[in-house]
Amino acid sequence: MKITKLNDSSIANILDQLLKRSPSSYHQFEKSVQEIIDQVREGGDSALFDYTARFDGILLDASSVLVSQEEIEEAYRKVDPALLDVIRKSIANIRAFHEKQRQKSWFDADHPGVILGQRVTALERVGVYVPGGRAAYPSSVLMNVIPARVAGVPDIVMTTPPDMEGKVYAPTLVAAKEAGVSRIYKLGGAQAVAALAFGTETIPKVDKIVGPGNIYVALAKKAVFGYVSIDSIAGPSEVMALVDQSCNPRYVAADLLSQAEHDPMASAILVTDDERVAKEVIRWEDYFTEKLARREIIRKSLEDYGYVLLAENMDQAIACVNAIAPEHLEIVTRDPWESLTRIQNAGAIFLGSYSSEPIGDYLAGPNHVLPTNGTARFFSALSVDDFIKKSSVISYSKEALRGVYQDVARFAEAEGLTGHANSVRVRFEEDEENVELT
Ligand SMILES: NC(=O)c1ccc[n+]([C@@H]2O[C@H](COP(=O)([O-])OP(=O)(O)OC[C@H]3O[C@@H](n4cnc5c(N)ncnc54)[C@H](O)[C@@H]3O)[C@@H](O)[C@H]2O)c1
Ligand SMILES: N[C@H](CO)Cc1c[nH]c[nH+]1
Ligand SMILES: [Zn+2]
Repeated sequence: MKITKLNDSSIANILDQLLKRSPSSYHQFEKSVQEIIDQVREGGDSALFDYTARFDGILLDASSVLVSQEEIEEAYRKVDPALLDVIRKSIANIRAFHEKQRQKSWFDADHPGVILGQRVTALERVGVYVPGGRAAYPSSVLMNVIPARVAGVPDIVMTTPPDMEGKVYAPTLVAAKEAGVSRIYKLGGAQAVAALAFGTETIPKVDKIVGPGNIYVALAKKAVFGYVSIDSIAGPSEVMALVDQSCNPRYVAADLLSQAEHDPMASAILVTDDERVAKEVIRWEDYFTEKLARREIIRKSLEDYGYVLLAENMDQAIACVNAIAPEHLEIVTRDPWESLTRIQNAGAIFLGSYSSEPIGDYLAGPNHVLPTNGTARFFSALSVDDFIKKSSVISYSKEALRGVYQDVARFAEAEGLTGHANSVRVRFEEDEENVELT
């Protein structure tokens, strides 16, 4: 790693480089993904099981596609009881945090004869996609399922690709069961997304599909958006550390590597106004990398998407954070709460030396499904809001409508919509056939 001096052109170069990782840049896969979706939409189970045989090497049918009670019990036997305890602690924290996001319906009667309101209802059925193998993070199962449960979604189905023996990673099954998933199907890739979006003889159609996956999954979610809702398209993980002289470079380096290990395209960026800190962070990054299991992934991630940026001052460093809008931001400055007031764009913000990023990934309670690729400028963390919808409620009495119907009619006529005008007039004015409708 080398130190890059911060200026407008270095920020522009970094933004360009980071954007190369967006799933939207992978047009070459769009055609094959669309073909899978069309086939599953038309052919139902038969196409779905054909694709599963082709891409996952497993022959399934309408009964074996569903994870059985025996498989769940086997998973509980395999999972270390200490891990089960942690999963339960994590669930309690995630639930408590998301309970605070719950929205209530409201009704107001501010004007005589008029009641206006907003009714909040949960989606009826949600599909959670969980990537296969070691990419299946049981923690992400919790982060996707618990907000849906808190919102009141009655039916949460999950799909995840089977391994070569037709099994699902035991901690994933246990996390799903503990979080309250209704059914788990052994399906992956674009075919799983298509089945959730359109339904098949066996797989129920859902209202929304959430959860990360590879490029086929991401593009399939994009393609079915509109038929169903989706969460955001997750890109590779990102962390940025905004630090000054007061930080401990050893901690900061460890935190940066914690996200670099996710993916060769993950990004880990340091920005500081202190050259000594920059050099020390690089030294500790090199030291830790060699000790970590995923050092190959880390090296690649740091080589392509890792930066150590030296700013002229903290104002410039903060402007850089806001331009990059990272998924995770750690602030380790003399007064992190003051620095926080100047941050406009970041998915999740970790303050001070002891709020290391993985506490947010696993245990603190806030959601770790966060906007990536600069989308923190306009997107938020996954939340209870993703699993509800709001219906407006309007109730007018006869007298209340009488007071305003001519205004409505005038507005409608200005738009050339005489049917709209007639709809309010008919209640108060007699028409040619002299029919009184009230
Ligand atoms: N952002 C996050 O929070 C997060 C978390 C976990 C994993 N991930 C991402 O999830 C991904 C996991 O990838 P994965 O592949 O291990 O699991 P996956 O479940 O996303 O994809 C596996 C499926 O891809 C399909 N597939 C494979 N090759 C194909 C081909 N040639 N044509 C069509 N379909 C094909 C298969 O159907 C298979 O079931 C990684 O990209 C990882 O970065 C992201
Ligand atoms: N940091 C990831 C989201 O960017 C989430 C995760 C899951 N497990 C560990 N980390
Ligand atoms: Zn992580």
